[in-house]
Amino acid sequence: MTSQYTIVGAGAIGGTLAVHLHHAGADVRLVDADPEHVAAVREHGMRIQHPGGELSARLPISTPEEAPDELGAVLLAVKAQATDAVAAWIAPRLAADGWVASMQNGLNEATIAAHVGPERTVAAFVDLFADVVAPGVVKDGGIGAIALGDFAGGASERVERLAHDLRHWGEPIVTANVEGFLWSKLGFGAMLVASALADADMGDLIDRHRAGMHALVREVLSVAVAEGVELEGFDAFVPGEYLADEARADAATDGLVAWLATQTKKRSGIWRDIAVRGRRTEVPTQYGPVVEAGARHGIPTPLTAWLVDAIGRLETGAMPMDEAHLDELDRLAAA
Ligand SMILES: NC(=O)C1=CN([C@@H]2O[C@H](COP(=O)(O)OP(=O)(O)OC[C@H]3O[C@@H](n4cnc5c(N)ncnc54)[C@H](OP(=O)(O)O)[C@@H]3O)[C@@H](O)[C@H]2O)C=CC1
Ligand SMILES: CC(C)(CO)C(=O)C(=O)O
Repeated sequence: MTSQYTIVGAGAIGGTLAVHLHHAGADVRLVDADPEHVAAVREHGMRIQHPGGELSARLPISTPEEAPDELGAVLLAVKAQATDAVAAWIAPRLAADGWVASMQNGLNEATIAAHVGPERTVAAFVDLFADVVAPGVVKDGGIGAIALGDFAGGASERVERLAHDLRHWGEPIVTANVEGFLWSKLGFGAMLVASALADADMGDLIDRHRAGMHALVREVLSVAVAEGVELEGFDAFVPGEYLADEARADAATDGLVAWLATQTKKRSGIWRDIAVRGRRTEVPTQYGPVVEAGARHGIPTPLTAWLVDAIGRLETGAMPMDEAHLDELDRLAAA
């Protein structure tokens, strides 16, 4: 039987997954809110630019207003701050045997489950490196890991099937501990968010501002451990090393920076939202809950709270991007 997926949010991640699922033989439909992007995909198909060439797929796409009344398997790939509203939109359209997978950064699964039920929620971790560079065109800026599992625990047949359907992309990890990957990505992601404070390569900034970067990772991962999460390593990120001593964190960062240098995507999605798209970011939605969980466990997260605030000031134009903000982060970490 042919698998059928509706991808809601057909941008960098949704577009990339859509093209690979299509090339593995799945029936893929897209829903996206950006009318220019929708028009371009209708005209030229969804295109992915690789260093080695282009991969494309002609796929049916609609705006949310034109979307089908009933949805089956949904892959959700909108920015985290849109999750609540989009999950509320999906819920009444979701078939009885339908389900929703969060192909996002952050802890979106509980928000989705509140609308569609935990048993219809699939958890996923994605470490792809992609950007929408023009309407209908995604640049694939490098490869990382994907992990999949059920939000309610374990890995059901639908999860195994999704992993199989992603074989044109690569080999996803199927696990009962997606949460461990998502929290580790929040730790790694805190450095990526901090790199958006300046207009320079993510890897170079992480390398030059290790004191502040390591302290941020430690805050986030300490909260994860207090939450009872078993952290998972992925790609070149080894979470446990940041909770050990500074020498081990340094060695871990050497490896991470070397790996980031192999990726052609040099700026984070957060940088892109601010510098290119001029829009609000998902940082408060992703890191607000980390600060709240830290407060519940008595774990101070002053640098994470500072970072959320600093990104907010960049978003409103109250301050410009400048590497001096990362010098300040280093000073705060040392204080
Ligand atoms: N890009 C990357 O390399 C990575 C991204 N991620 C995560 O994946 C998630 C998606 O990010 P990314 O793909 O980069 O984001 P993009 O902005 O590229 O794509 C999201 C798309 O969703 C659309 N959208 C917004 N609201 C709706 C709606 N109500 N219904 C349908 N579509 C909607 C957006 O339209 P509009 O622009 O008009 O709002 C946009 O086209 C994020 O959580 C991100 O952190 C994770 C790993 C890597
Ligand atoms: C850097 C990257 C691509 C890592 O997955 C990311 O999560 C982002 O763009 O913010």
